[in-house]
Amino acid sequence: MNKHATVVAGLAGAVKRYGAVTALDGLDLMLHRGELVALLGPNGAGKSTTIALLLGLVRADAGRVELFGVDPQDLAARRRIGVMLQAAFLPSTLTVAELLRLTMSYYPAPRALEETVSMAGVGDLLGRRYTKLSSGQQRRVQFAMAVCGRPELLFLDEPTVGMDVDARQKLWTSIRQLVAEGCAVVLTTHYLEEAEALAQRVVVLAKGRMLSDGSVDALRSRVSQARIRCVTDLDADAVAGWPQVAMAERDRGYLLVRTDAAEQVVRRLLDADPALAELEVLRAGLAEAFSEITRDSTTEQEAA
Ligand SMILES: Nc1ncnc2c1ncn2[C@@H]1O[C@H](COP(=O)(O)OP(=O)(O)OP(=O)(O)O)[C@@H](O)[C@H]1O
Repeated sequence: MNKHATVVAGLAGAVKRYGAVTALDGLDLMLHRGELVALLGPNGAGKSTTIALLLGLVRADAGRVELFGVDPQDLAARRRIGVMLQAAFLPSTLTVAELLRLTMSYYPAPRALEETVSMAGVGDLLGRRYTKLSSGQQRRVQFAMAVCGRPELLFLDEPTVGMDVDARQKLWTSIRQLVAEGCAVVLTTHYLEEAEALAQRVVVLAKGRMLSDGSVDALRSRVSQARIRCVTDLDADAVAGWPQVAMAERDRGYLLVRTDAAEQVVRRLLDADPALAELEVLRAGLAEAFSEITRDSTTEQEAA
């Protein structure tokens, strides 16, 4: 599995069952240096199980799981990773600086404290007790703890939940910097714009299986429809009857049109109404692509 020099971790044919529930159903996934993989999928898709297997927290019932070419429970391999999970239970008496020093002592070649502090934006929090911080501030400290050991592989599980817009942007910048330095990152998020902003690769899981694996653009291109919005007096029902128009409806002052032939429809709209204004054509975003492919999978599985 680790023959490829850039592979840092992976699963091959990984199966994990909890009683009658198959949480992972033969998953193949390789993680590479300098690549951020966003792991997406509806609730219960198997994202946390995938991470738990890679962290050695649970064992696969079948298939292989490797971290730096060895068993994920290997201590030396674990010292090469950083982890930011959804819930962190930390000693309540420690200050942020104490927590960071303690975490750094676990790693063979930690980052300088100042560097970690600046990456996570926690300079003003060092003397505060972790438990007294707001949830967004706690997330920043958890990020600092995850990156202080100079990890080669970083797991970020919903990292920006509870953060304000500024804190989120700053964290994104630090994550991009880590990836540029060669760190591999696994990101799970329900904010699709976060995946869109950061990911080189998007893996979509549903019911323990991989539905799609590729770039954000590749995923987006699976949804061919564009959305057109404009101000016009044209009758929505009439437009809905035009060739290649999938849907046309009124939304307050706007006419909304969905089509897979945007250029053709825009031309006809402009011809039909010279007074047409505020024209906007939007490509499908990750959110549309995501809901379309996960909806397809549900329908297929229900039909089977
Ligand atoms: N410890 C456990 N015991 C029993 N079932 C479990 C356990 N952990 C996970 N499962 C089940 O395995 C399936 C996959 O769960 P998992 O937590 O991996 O999904 P997820 O994609 O992380 O979901 P979410 O977006 O809700 O966090 C679910 O059906 C879940 O109920």
